[in-house]
Formats: sequence, structure tokens, C-alpha cells
Amino acid sequence: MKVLKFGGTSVGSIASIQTLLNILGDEFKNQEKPVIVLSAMGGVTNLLASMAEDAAEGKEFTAALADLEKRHFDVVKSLLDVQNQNPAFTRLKIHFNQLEELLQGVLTLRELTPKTRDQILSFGERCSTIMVSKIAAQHFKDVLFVDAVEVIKTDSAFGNAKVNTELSEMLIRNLYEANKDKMLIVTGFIAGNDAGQTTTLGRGGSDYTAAIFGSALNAKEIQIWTDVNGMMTADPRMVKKAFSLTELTYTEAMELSYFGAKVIYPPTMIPAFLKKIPIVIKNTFEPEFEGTVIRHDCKASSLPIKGISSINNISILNLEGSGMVGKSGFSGRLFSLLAREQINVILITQSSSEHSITFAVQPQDTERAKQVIEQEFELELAAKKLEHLVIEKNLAILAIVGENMKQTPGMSGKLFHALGRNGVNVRAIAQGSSEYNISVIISANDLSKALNAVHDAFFVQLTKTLHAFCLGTGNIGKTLFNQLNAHSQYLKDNNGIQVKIAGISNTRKMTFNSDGISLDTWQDDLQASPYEADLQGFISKMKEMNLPNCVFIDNTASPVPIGFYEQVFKANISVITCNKIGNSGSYQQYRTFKDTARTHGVDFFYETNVGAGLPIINTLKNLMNSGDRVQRIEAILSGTISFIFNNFKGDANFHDVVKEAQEKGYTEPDPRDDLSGKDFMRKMLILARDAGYAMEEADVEIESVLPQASLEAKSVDDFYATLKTEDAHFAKLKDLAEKDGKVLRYIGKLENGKVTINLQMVDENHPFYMLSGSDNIISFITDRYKERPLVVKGPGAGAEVTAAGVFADLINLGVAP
Ligand SMILES: NC(=O)C1=CN([C@@H]2O[C@H](COP(=O)(O)OP(=O)(O)OC[C@H]3O[C@@H](n4cnc5c(N)ncnc54)[C@H](O)[C@@H]3O)[C@@H](O)[C@H]2O)C=CC1
Ligand SMILES: N[C@@H](CC=O)C(=O)O
Ligand code: NA
Repeated sequence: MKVLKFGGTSVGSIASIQTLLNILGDEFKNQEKPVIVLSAMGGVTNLLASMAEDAAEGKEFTAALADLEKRHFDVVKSLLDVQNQNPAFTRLKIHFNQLEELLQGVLTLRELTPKTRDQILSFGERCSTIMVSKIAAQHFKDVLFVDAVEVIKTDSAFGNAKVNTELSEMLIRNLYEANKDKMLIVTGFIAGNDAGQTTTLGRGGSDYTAAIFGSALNAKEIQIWTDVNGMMTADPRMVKKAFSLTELTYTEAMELSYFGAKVIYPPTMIPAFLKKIPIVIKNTFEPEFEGTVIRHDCKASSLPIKGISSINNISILNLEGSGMVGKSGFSGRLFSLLAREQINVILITQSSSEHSITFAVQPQDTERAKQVIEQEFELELAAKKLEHLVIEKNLAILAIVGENMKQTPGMSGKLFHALGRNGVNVRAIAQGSSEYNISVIISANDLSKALNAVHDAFFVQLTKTLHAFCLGTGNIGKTLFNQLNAHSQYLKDNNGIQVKIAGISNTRKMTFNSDGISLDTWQDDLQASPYEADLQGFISKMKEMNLPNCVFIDNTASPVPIGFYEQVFKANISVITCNKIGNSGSYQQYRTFKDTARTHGVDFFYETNVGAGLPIINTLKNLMNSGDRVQRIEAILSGTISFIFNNFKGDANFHDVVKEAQEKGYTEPDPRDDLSGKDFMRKMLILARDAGYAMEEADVEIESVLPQASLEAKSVDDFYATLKTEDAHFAKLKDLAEKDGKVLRYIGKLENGKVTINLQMVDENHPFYMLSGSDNIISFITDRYKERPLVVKGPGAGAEVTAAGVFADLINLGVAP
């Protein structure tokens, strides 16, 4: 046989009671009738409690009582045929009259004893059970209302009575045997003492009733019908990707029960655990959901952990001092004291040096704990054998739970990597040797970020979410958004990665959305945003949003964002940049970026600083990291100048070719940066630094391709004008090269710690002769690539290839352990 328990929401409305009847209908077809345990209608127990308290304070309760009555009567009117209604009204009315009398007594005496309170509370379950059993009787024959006061026997500890298991089980068995052909519908939560007075079973009481019946009758299963889809991997209000578990063990259920939205209160299920009866959590509002089964031993699961539980507000107390070292009985004294004072200790850690003990308590217990400890250890404190207690508030506990963790190395590594990577500081750690729970204490502000990051790290079958904050909506920024938009489904399906753009700013406006700004409407969203651009504001907001797997992307050509990188790294946020100004500033600044990113365990990626999307920075990094040494680099790294020399042929005019390069998106926002050689200089400097040379801009020897007048142009328009007036200068260069069958090439070289960039005329035997479009080419001569160089060649400028390089950096972020 089965026991089915329905919680408050399942009997809370006409619609839910109708669903309940359908469920009973299916069960009724079985040979063995189930036992049904019911809670009070949703909210009724709390209402009764506050009515009782109000009455004790002399306040009126009649209106609330009338509402309560009406809620039950409305259900009767809707769900019982007219001819069946009167008997139900009569039964209910008797109870409401008794309830009124009791409340009146409390009001008169201005006193609410635990015994009276239990009696008052019991009307919730009594009325819902009478009501539902009457309705059920209309549909099924042989329904029997059972008042649990008759069969569950307890002591007289009103409010939280202790069950006499042996006696209760015997009474339940007798009742069941005598009514085998009937469906028993039983009041949850309430019981009776020897004198027949009503007691209650405390927190989770109706689940307890179901477990007691299940145990007494050796039920094949106990179903707990509630309003959510079973036990989930995390609190779904905090972790949107939390999903329902199909199966977990009793131990796991116990450990996971810390969730805010408690599905069951596991201690009440102990009678079922002891008899190894499976407990199935079902959803009345989604009956087709197959349920979460909690059982003694589960099938092998592929999930590394079953879930992540959390408590979002705790305090820790830390007790330190030499007086504890090697002193047996110290922790006994401490924790006996707390137990005596009824202070619940949630977590304990002690270092093996025995120099300190840290423990967590509820915030409301903190001050009292401090007081009693200081009294108890007064002498040790005075003798400085103990230091004064340190209290820390606003903390949270996050715990990963699962029996699969046992003897599986790497679980704590994964947990701490996810936390560290996201800048979550761990204040204390606890893992029992049973290895099915690792708990960490962190700042309450970080809880949401930590839960999501840890959930992403463990449940790899789910899509991992990156949160990107993007500066710059120009050529590159815009193209990146288009690429992300077009490719998002592929990334989800093939890489399990979802990129959410959580913030965008250009020089005018900024906008934010932790659920991701739509990549179809971002321009309108930005336009409509109330926030004026403010870089410090943008970064502060990014920190404040505290999202997991966060990255800052600089797609500007501005020096301003550079000043903020360090602050971003220090907030444990990775940086991706196509802006070369940062890495080509002072060497000191370049080093600071690298070192700060490393000490904070985040990435600093800038592949597009050299050769746009071409794999140049990563190639050099791999050479260096694997112990190679650069002997010489020779390269063409200005896409713009490359394009110009590849197209400045025959009758072509220099001015028009430069214009075309700009229109094609190859140039910097200011094309003078390209033609002056500055952009090339920046790239060579970055390469030289990545190759291990602590070089400054002044160490680069650079020959310009421009005549003096162009170099001195005060504006971009003036600059273009000089290209026209200086046409002869460029034509001369071209003719000189063409005369000897050569081509013009602007070539950079790094050798022996020296960088030069100059204009050369090369013939067809030169490896850099054959280039077209905006091609870049780089040849690395290293200790290992000595005979023949390692060469990378291809288009080295343009919005598509550059945005693609930024995109690749994004996907390569080491968010996954
Ligand atoms: N075009 C190419 O082939 C390549 C370009 N790059 C780099 O890409 C970067 C961007 O280039 P484009 O998109 O062509 O420039 P752009 O001028 O088209 O766009 C720059 C964007 O940055 C924004 N911006 C500037 N200062 C800002 C600030 N302080 N705060 C917020 N936003 C700010 C502007 O509002 C604009 O939206 C440059 O650093 C360039 O060197 C790198 C490799 C190749
Ligand atoms: N303007 C640059 C673009 C790449 O960094 C170039 O022309 O190479
Ligand atoms: Na590159």
C-alpha cells in the first residue's frame, strides 16, 4: 500500500482539490487502498496562530474567523452536490463554533497556553480533512475520515510532542486492518496524548504523520504531493538553471534540505528511512512530473554532486589562542555550553594546529553566544590564553552535496576553482570524513554569484554562461555583437556556452541587463537607456552586479579604459582587449596588467593586438611557454599599409587608396596612426615584450613612409589633403620600386633586443613579396625554428577578422576547470 500526503497548496484551492481528486481516482483503482494524509489549507495554520496570539493580546479575531469559515464553505459549495452540502456545513460549523469558543476563552483570560495553542492549530487539519473526505466520499465509496488524535499517541509536550512509536504503530495497524477496504483520509500534523488531548508534531508535522503511517503499515512508498517539481539541484529562485533530480539518497536529501524553499523537512521522514521506504516528491500542479525519489540506495548516477545547498544569513565566531593547543576537553566545554544555551551550531572548523576554532550560528544567536563564551572562559581570557572572540556577520554557507563525491578526487578542486575564479573569498571550510558534503562560508553578497558559478562548474551538461561587459560600439564592437548573435545557437549546441552581454557602453550611453541585453535590439536599448556614459560608473555597476564568469571587453581605441584594467582584474574579472594602447604604454604598465591578472586568477587576452584575428600572440605565447627562445622576428603588421602597397599600382592615386583602406575598416579610427607607423610600432613593442624584452617605445627605431607635411597634419581632413598635395612623393616611391620589378614593403624586425621598422623594396625572391589585400605576415626564427621559420600569414585587419579574434578570446576564457 501507499501513503499519499498532500501539503497546504494541494488542498488550498478549488482547482487544486480537483486535481487531488483525480490523483485519488487513479489510486482508488488499485487493489490496496492508499492512506491519505492532509495538511491544513495553505496559510491556515499561520492564520490560526496569529488569531490565537491576537486574542491573547486582547485583539479581535471575528473577521479572520469569518474569512476562514468562508474559505472552507466556498470549497464545499463548489465541489459538493447540493444534497451533500448540508452534512458538510454542519460538521464544519461545529468545529468553527468550538474554535470560536476557544479563542473567546483566550481573549477573556488574556492567556494562551501551549495546550490551547495546539488545540486551536488543530482546526486547520481537522477542517481541511473533513472537507476533503466529504468531497472524496461523493466520488469514491468507502472513504473514512480519521482524526489522528485517536491513533498517533504522544507525550504532553504541547507544540512539539514526542511520539510513542510502538503504541501509535499498533493503533494504526489495528485501524487499517479493521478498515482494509476503505480509503483512510487522515489529519496531518496533529496527535493526542494519553488523556485524549490534542498535541501537535512540530515543524513538518504532516510529513511526519505520513512517515509514521508509512512505517506502521510497511508502505511500499510514501508520496509527498507539493507545489514544486521535487528536489532540485539548487534553489531555483537563486539559480535559474537548477533542475529537478530524479533520485537521491536519504543522506543526500538530509544534506540538501537547507534550501530556502523546503520541499520536505527530512528529520520528519526518519520513520520511513529506518524502514527503507522510498519517498516520492510529486507536484500537484504538474502531476505528469514523474517525481524525485528519495531512497536508501540509488542507481549509479552520472552527476558528480546532487546539488548545492545554501543558508543565506549566518554569522561566524572565531576563538583563538594558545590555551586551546593540545588541551582535551576544550571544544567539549565550548559546545556543551552552546548546547545548554540552546544555541544551534551550524558548522564547525578547527585547524589541525588547534590554535583556533571557528563556528557558525544564526545571526540572532551571535551576541548571546559571545556573552556566554566570555563568561565561561573568563579566566582563560584574563590570562591571555584565549584572545577575544571575533564575530563576522553577513555571511552565507554554500555546500555541495552528493554521495558520488566519496573517494572522487578533484571535487573540492572544482569547487574552489569556481569560487576563486569568480573572486569569491572563502572564510571557512568544512568537510566531514563521510565526504558527501563540502561546506564553505563566504560573504552573503557573493552567494548568488557563487551558487551560479559552482552550479555551472559541476553540472557540465548544462550550458555555461559567460557575462560580458563591453566597451565600444564602433566598427569592431558592432561586428562582434553581430557575430555573437548569429553564432549563439551553435555555441550552445556544440560548446555548451552561452554569452550574455550584461553591459554595453560607448562614449554617450551605457546600459545593463543581468539576463543579457538582446543582440537584436541593443542599439535601441542603449539609445533609450537613462544612463549617460561614465566609465567608473560602468565598472562599479559591473562589480555590483557580481555576476559569475564575468569578462570586461575593451573594443575602443581610447586611452581612457586602460586606466581601469587593474581595477577590473582586482575584482577578479578577466579582460579581453583589441585596444593596443594598454600593452604598448610603459613597460611597467604592461607588467602590472599581466601580474595583476595572474595574482587574481583571471585571464588577460589580447590576441587582436597584433595581426587582428591571426594567431600571432597565442603562437608566441606557446613558443615562450614551452621553453623556446625568439632569435628574430620579421613581420609586416600594418594591414592598412599592406593594403596600400598592394593596391598602389599603375595609375592608382595614393590618397584614394588610403581612403579605400579606411572605408574597408582596415585603418585605426584615426588613419594617421597607421600611416605614421605608430600602430605598427605598438604591435612590434607588444611582440617584443611578449618575447621577453623589457622594451619601451623609445627603443623602437622607426622610419615613416610619410612626407613631413603629412606627419604634421593637424586633423584627419588636413592629413588627407596632404596626401593629395604630396602625390609626387608617393608616385616617386612607387616608380622606384616598379622600375626594378620590386614591391614596397613596410617591414618590422626584432633582433638582439632591437626593434626597427622601415620601408623596403623587395623582389620576388623575398618571402614577403607575395602578399595581397590587407595581408600581414610574420616569421619567427627561434631556437627550435631555426632552419626554416614558423610563418603566420593572412588578412591582418578588418572588422570581421578582428571581431572574430575577440570572439575567440572570449570562448577561450578559462571559466571551466
Ligand atoms: N580595424 C581593425 O582591423 C582592427 C582594430 N583593432 C582595434 O579595435 C579598436 C576599435 O576600433 P574601431 O571599432 O575601428 O573603433 P571605432 O572608432 O569604430 O569605435 C570605438 C568605440 O569605442 C567607443 N569609446 C571610445 N572611448 C570610449 C570610452 N572611454 N568609454 C566607452 N566607449 C568608448 C566609441 O564610442 C566607439 O563606439 C581599436 O583599438 C583598434 O586598434 C584591433 C585590431 C584590428
Ligand atoms: N589598423 C590596423 C588594424 C589592425 O590592428 C592595421 O591596419 O593593421
Ligand atoms: Na592576432
